[in-house]
Amino acid sequence: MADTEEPHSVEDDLFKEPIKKRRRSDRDQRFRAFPSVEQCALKEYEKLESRTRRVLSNTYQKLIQSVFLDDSIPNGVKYLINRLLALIEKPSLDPVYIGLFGSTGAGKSSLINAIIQRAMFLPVSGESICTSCIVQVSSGCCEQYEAKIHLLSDQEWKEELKNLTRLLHGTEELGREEAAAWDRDDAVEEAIWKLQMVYGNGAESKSYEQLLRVKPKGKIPASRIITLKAEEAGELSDKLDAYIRTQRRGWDGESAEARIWPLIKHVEVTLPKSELIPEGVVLVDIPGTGDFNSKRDEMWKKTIDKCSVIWVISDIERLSGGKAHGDLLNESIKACQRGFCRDVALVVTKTDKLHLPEYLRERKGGKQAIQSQREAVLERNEMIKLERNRILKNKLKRKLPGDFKVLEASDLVYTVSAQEYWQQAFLTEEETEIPKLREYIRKSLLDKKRRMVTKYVTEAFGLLLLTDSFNSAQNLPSEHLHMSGLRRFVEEKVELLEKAIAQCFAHIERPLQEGVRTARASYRRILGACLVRSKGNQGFHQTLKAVCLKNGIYASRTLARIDLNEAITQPIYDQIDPVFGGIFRTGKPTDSALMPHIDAFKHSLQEKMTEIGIRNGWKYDSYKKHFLIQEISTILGGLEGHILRRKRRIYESLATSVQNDLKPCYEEAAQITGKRACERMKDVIRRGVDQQVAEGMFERAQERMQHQFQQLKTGITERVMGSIATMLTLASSQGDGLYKELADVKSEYKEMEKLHRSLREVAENALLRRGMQEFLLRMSPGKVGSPRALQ
Ligand SMILES: Nc1nc2c(ncn2[C@@H]2O[C@H](COP(=O)(O)OP(=O)(O)OP(=O)(O)O)[C@@H](O)[C@H]2O)c(=O)[nH]1
Repeated sequence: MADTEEPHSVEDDLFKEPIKKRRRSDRDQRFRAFPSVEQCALKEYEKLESRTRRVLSNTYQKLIQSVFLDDSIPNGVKYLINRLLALIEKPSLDPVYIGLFGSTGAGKSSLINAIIQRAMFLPVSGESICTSCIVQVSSGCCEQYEAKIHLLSDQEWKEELKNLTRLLHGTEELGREEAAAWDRDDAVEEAIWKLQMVYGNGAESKSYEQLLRVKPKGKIPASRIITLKAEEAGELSDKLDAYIRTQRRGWDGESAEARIWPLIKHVEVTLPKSELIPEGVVLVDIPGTGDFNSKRDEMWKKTIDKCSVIWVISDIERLSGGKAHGDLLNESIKACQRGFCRDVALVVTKTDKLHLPEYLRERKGGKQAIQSQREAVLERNEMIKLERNRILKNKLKRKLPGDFKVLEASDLVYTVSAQEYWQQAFLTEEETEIPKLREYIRKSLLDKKRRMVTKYVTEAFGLLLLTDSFNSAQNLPSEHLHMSGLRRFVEEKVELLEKAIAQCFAHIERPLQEGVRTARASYRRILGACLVRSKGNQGFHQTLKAVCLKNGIYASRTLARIDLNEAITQPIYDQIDPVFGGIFRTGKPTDSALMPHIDAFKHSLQEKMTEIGIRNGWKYDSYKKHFLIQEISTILGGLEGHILRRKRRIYESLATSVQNDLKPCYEEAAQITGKRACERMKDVIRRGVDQQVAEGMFERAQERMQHQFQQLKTGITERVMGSIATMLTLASSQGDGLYKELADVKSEYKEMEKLHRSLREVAENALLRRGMQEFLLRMSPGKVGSPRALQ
C-alpha cells in the first residue's frame, strides 16, 4: 500500500515519535485477538482510516483559515466546512453486538466463559435460578476487570412496585381451592419473591402506598450504578455473583447485595485487553423471555434489535420439539425484519451429553462402527448440522428476502461443548467448536471494519473532490444559471419518486388483506390455545392477570413469553413477512423493493448536478462522477437511516394497533377478583376480542400499517424536498457571485485519491493472504495446524 507521509520538522519528530510508537503498540495490543493474516488487514484498514482523518483535518484547517476573517461565508463553503467537520468527528467504529439469545439454563454463561476463557459467570444448577437481566461482556483497554450494574430509576421501580402489588392483592374473595391454586402461580411466586427481596418478609401483604414508605434493605446508590473492580476474573465473579445470582427459595438471610436483584436493569462487564475477544465486540447474554417490568422488557427488545449478529443458543436435549426453541428462532427472525440484524446462527450447546449405549441402540445404520463417546458425539454433531442447517435455511428463506446475507452463509449451525472445552476428556479444543465461534466473532468485526473504512474513505474522497471542484477559479461562470429550471427539474423527479414509492408499497396490500382474512378466521383458535393450560387453571390465575396488567404481554424469567397481541396478529405477519422483507431489501433490485427507486432518483440528481457543474466550470471527469452520488446521499439527509428506523415502527404497527384496541378489555379483565376469577377473566378477554374483531380490529390494524407506509412515503419526499435548498446552494455558489477563492487543497485531494486507490489494494492483499494461508494449511496440515500457528 502506498505510504505517503507529511513533510515534518525535526522538532515535530521529537514529539511525535514516542506518540506514534505508543499508538502503534496500542494498535498491536488491540489486534492481538486476531491471527496475523487478519491483523495485517485490520492494520491496513486502520492506517487508511487514520490517514483519511488527517487529510480531512488538514483540509478543514485550510478552509477555515481562508474564510476565518471574512464577514460573510458563502453558503457553499459553509456546507463544505460542516461536512468536513461531521466526517472528522464521526466515531471510528460502533461496537459489533453479538446477542446470545436463549432460555435459562441453555448454557449461555458457560459458553461466554469458554469463549473468553475465564470462569467469569458461574453456571446455574437446576435448583437455583439466575438473573434474567441482560449481561454485556466486552474487552477494554484497562488492566482491571470491571462490572457496572445499572439499576432501575426511582420512577421505573415505582411503576414495577405498583404492578407487583396490583398482581398480589385481590385474592381476598377467592374460594379455598382457588386460593391454593393462586399461591402456586408462577407470577404470584415471583412477585412475592421480588417484594420480599427488596423490603423483607411480610412485604407481600403491604399495599403500594405502604411499601413506598418502607426503606429497601439493600443499599441503592443515588447514581443508580454500582461499579465493581477486581484484579482477577474470579475475584470479580465472586463480587458480581452476589448481585446477579440468587437462590429462589429460602431467601431468609439473603445478603444486602442480593436484595438489589429485582432492581437490576442490566450489567456491563469489561475484561482487560483480551487475546480472545477483540475490542469492539460486545457479547450480550439475552435471556429468552423478556421481563415483567416494562422498562426491562423494552430494553430486552431494544437489545435484540441492536445486535448485528444473533446466536440462538439451544441445549442439545431441548432442541427438538421444544416450543421455547421455536419461539427464540421466530423472535430472532423478527429482529432481522425490524432491526439491524443481518446474521443468525444456531449454537447447539452441551453436545458432550450423550448416553453411548442409548445412542448406539437408536442409531440407524451409520457408515462406520462407532467405537467411542468421541466418535458418537462427532457423528451426532454432523447429523445435527445437516438437519438443522436445512430446517433453519428453509425457515429463513420463507421469512426473509432471497438476498439476505444470512442465506448465503454455509455454516448456520455450530455444535459446541463448553464443558469439554475445559476438560478435554474426549474432545479436542477444535472439536468443541469454541475456536470456531471465536473466528466467527473476529470475522464479524473485520467485516464491519472493512465496510466502515471503505465507506469512510469513499465519502471523504467525494468531499475532497467537491472541495477541489469548488475551488476552480479558472472557469468562472460563463453561463447564467437557471435556478428555476433546476427547481422544476427536482420537483418533477420528486413527483416521479413519489409515484414509484406508492407502487412499491402497494405490494403489501394483497398479503395484508389476505392476512386479515386468515386472522379473522383463526383468532378464536389461537386465543383458545393461549388461554388454556394443559394442567387446568391451576397456577394460571395470576399469570393471566399479569398478562392483562401488561396489556396482553407477560414475560417472566421462568415461563415462555406470552404475547396475546402478537399471537392473534401472527396470521397477518405470516402473510406479509416475505413481501415486507422484499420492500426493504438492499441487494438486487426488484419491482417490489424501495431502495432501487431511491437510487434511481439519486442518479438523476447526480446527472443534473454534474451538468450544472460543468456549465459552472467544475472540472469534470467521468471517473469522479459516482462520488457525487455519495454526496447526494448525504445531502438527502441520511435517507437510508430514516427508512431503517421507520421500518421497525411499520412492522410493529399491527401488534401495537391490536394491543391499543384491546386495552379496555385487558383493563376490565385485570380488575376481576373473587370466585372463578380466572374463568371470568378469560370470558372477558374472549368477549372483548370477539367484539373488537366484529368492530373491525384487524382491518384497523391493516389501516394503521398502511398509514405507517404512507407516512414513510411522506417522510421521504419531505426530506428530499428539504434537501433541494442545499442542492441549489451548491449549484449556485459559484454562479451567484458568492464564489470565494479558497485555500489550495490540491495536495490533500491528491493524497485522498491515493488513499482511495489503496482501498482496492488492501482488499486484494487480504484475499491474497487468505489464499496463501489456506494453501499452506492444505500443504502441511500437520505442521501448520491452526491459523494461529502462522503468527
Ligand atoms: N454437560 C454439559 N453441561 C453444560 C455445558 N454448558 C453448560 N452446562 C450446564 O448447564 C447448566 C446451565 O448452564 P448456564 O451456562 O448457567 O446456562 P445459562 O443459559 O447461562 O442459564 P441462565 O444463567 O439461567 O440464563 C449448568 O449446570 C452448566 O454446568 C456443556 O457444554 N456440557
